[in-house]
Amino acid sequence: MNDHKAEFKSPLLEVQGLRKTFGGRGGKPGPIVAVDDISFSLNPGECLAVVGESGSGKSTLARTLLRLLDADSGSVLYEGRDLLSLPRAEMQRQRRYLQMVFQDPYASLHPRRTVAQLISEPWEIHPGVVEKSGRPARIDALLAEVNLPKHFSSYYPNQMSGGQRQRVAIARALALEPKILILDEPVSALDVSVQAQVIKVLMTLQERRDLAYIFISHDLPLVRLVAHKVAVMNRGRFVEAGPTDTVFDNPSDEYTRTLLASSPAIAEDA
Ligand SMILES: Nc1ncnc2c1ncn2[C@@H]1O[C@H](COP(=O)(O)OP(=O)(O)OP(=O)(O)O)[C@@H](O)[C@H]1O
Repeated sequence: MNDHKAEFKSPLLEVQGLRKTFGGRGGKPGPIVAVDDISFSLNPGECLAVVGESGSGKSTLARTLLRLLDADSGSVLYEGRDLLSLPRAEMQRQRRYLQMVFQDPYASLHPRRTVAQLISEPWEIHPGVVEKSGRPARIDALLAEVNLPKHFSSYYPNQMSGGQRQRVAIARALALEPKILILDEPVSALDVSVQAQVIKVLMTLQERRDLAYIFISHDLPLVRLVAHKVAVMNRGRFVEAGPTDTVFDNPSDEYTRTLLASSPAIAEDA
């Protein structure tokens, strides 16, 4: 993912002054500030990693971007339009372009649905994206994109390994032809031996489809491998953000230095 930095076009996503608190009453801000004045931009084909300790606000940021949680203030411009101020029906239409892949594919895939049903579900919610007659062929093509054979379409989640399930979750996220994938710890629930397969699929897809990723991860060596830019989150704020190599080689913030020092593989490399 690191090798096409020069090709970036105009920003796909521009986030400005995003803020989300919890514990407020009657629509007022609450005392728990989970996302505090976050701003960043994301280009097509770019991978932004968001790193930080548990509780720093990474998942809340992801959910607020997608309007799964209501922001207190700020804006999220997708191709220049503020998602936070769109009417609900229009937001629903735009959602197809911003999809999320969760940490645990077992929890995110309904156990009683076949792979074909799981991949087709988004087309029921967004009719017109893929005609009914074209769906079987599109399912095969999506499975091929995540390196799974066609016959997996009749499998149920419990007939697959964790890595295969996560690849199905990725195929499903791609069904609506999104421009941005928010990947919330996409491989941390998987055995180390299969993590690399899933990462390879994600890197190939990014290149082929010019996808933008927001990659939430605790795994700093992996972040260094896949991300163009890194944002370091602490107590709801981006305390440091910049090109991956700059942040890793010359961290300017004390919190970033502590985080890097606690990652053994990176400390040894340094
Ligand atoms: N629904 C909620 N109600 C109240 N507080 C919440 C809620 N969701 C999150 N928080 C708080 O917001 C802060 C950020 O939490 P969040 O889950 O976004 O962090 P995170 O960085 O994603 O953590 P992790 O890596 O463990 O997933 C924490 O202090 C958390 O307790």
